[in-house]
Amino acid sequence: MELIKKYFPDLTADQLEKFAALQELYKDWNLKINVVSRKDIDELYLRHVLHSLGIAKVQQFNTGANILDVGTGGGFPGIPLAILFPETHFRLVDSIGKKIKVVNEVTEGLGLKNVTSTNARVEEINGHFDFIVSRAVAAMPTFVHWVQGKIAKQNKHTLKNGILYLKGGDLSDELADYPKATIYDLQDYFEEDFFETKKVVHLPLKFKK
Ligand SMILES: C[S@@+](CC[C@H](N)C(=O)[O-])C[C@H]1O[C@@H](n2cnc3c(N)ncnc32)[C@H](O)[C@@H]1O
Repeated sequence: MELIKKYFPDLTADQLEKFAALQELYKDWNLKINVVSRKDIDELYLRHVLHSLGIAKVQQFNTGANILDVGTGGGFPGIPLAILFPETHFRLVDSIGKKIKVVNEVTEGLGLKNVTSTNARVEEINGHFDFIVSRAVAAMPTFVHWVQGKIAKQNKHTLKNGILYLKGGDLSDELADYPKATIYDLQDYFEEDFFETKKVVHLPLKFKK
């Protein structure tokens, strides 16, 4: 929790309360439905919460923006981002029903009003979103194929609509077909060297109907 305060010093009392509540909620739910690996649950703030918030160091989400979190699992990166941006709407999608159950329980436990969830494959989701966020779901070409028709036209809420994907490893092959991709390194924002998945890939996509 101290890590969150260190890198996000302007949180309100309500946001601090919600971030603090995550520990117990995930500890309890993870015993029933495994959404975070056992070794990671003790490092929830480092490996999951702060990691998810790395996206916010690259891109701020404005009031009224609409974000889709694809393959959210137990709610990452969507839930930490939803606490940080309470005026932005987040739709969290996963193809596994019991993971969405955890998302719903945590969201309800926190009293988060800006999150909805859907148990479906992302290919079945209709609608357009200002940004699509994700972590550890699929290789970029597959991912782009799934979501490219779901990016909203640029509007007053957003200037750089597209995908924001937390990724690790050597990305050169995966991103060879995407010359407009920008790769941000989380180590430029956080001094701890703790992430296996160190990069945020921003891929601007044109509105497609
Ligand atoms: C490795 S987990 C990552 C979960 C979460 N994003 C995280 O970083 O903790 C990948 C998740 O993507 C989901 N998934 C894979 N393909 C999907 C698809 N086409 N549509 C929706 N969810 C999908 C899986 O069910 C799984 O929960």
